[in-house]
Amino acid sequence: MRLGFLASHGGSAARHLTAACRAGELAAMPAVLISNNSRSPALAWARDAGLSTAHLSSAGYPAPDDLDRAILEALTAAGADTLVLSGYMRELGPRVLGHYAGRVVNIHPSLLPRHGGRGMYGDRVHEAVLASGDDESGATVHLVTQGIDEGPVLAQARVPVLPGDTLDTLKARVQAVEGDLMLRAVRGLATSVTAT
Ligand SMILES: Nc1nc2c(c(=O)[nH]1)N[C@@H](CN(C=O)c1ccc(C(=O)N[C@@H](CCC(=O)O)C(=O)O)cc1)CN2
Ligand SMILES: NCC(=O)N[C@@H]1O[C@H](COP(=O)([O-])[O-])[C@@H](O)[C@H]1O
Repeated sequence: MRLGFLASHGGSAARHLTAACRAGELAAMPAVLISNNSRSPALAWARDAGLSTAHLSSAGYPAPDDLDRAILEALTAAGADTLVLSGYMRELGPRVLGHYAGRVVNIHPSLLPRHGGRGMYGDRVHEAVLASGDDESGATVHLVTQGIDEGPVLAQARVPVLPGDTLDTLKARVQAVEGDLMLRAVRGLATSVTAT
């Protein structure tokens, strides 16, 4: 299994999976990281980690179909067969989704279907959870389809929302479970590859 990562900021899931690959805990090879943000810490980390990288965004490709095609070319050129959205804040297009159908996973910092969809990303999600009065939150790994956060859920991890929680305390508690949740979900994909 060759992993392609898409990240807009830190790329924490990409880092966790790459460490697992290099520790022999995941039978996969991290191949490429693509970011829409030229200053993303994820790009700098991926370069230092020896992954091939690409900065591909609407700035360079204003037409969504051109950006979709450019992302697909970069992924296939790197030989990626499985995609991991690691805090990627843009909508993935039909060319990439068509080529990698059933092979694209995303992590979202809530218990989908609650607090998902367009406009729901990063801190906004935790703020919505706190405003809702929910007594639990968590993270969800799902297969990616065209509709934002609508794809089938592969795995979820639950955490309590505690009295007095702030954005930062809740975010830290959710992010603490994200890495291993993504690892568990990608391992499941790995076995489905070898089984076929
Ligand atoms: N085709 C799909 N693309 C993406 C999905 C998906 O399910 N299908 N998931 C998202 C990840 N995500 C939630 O997990 C998410 C990312 C971004 C947004 C959003 O509203 N973005 C804003 C732009 C924000 C920015 O540029 O900083 C927007 O599109 O207006 C919602 C949910 C990744 N792609
Ligand atoms: N809707 C997608 C979304 O909100 N993803 C969330 O953004 C953060 C990215 O952190 P990172 O940039 O440090 O990896 C992560 O918590 C991830 O769950």
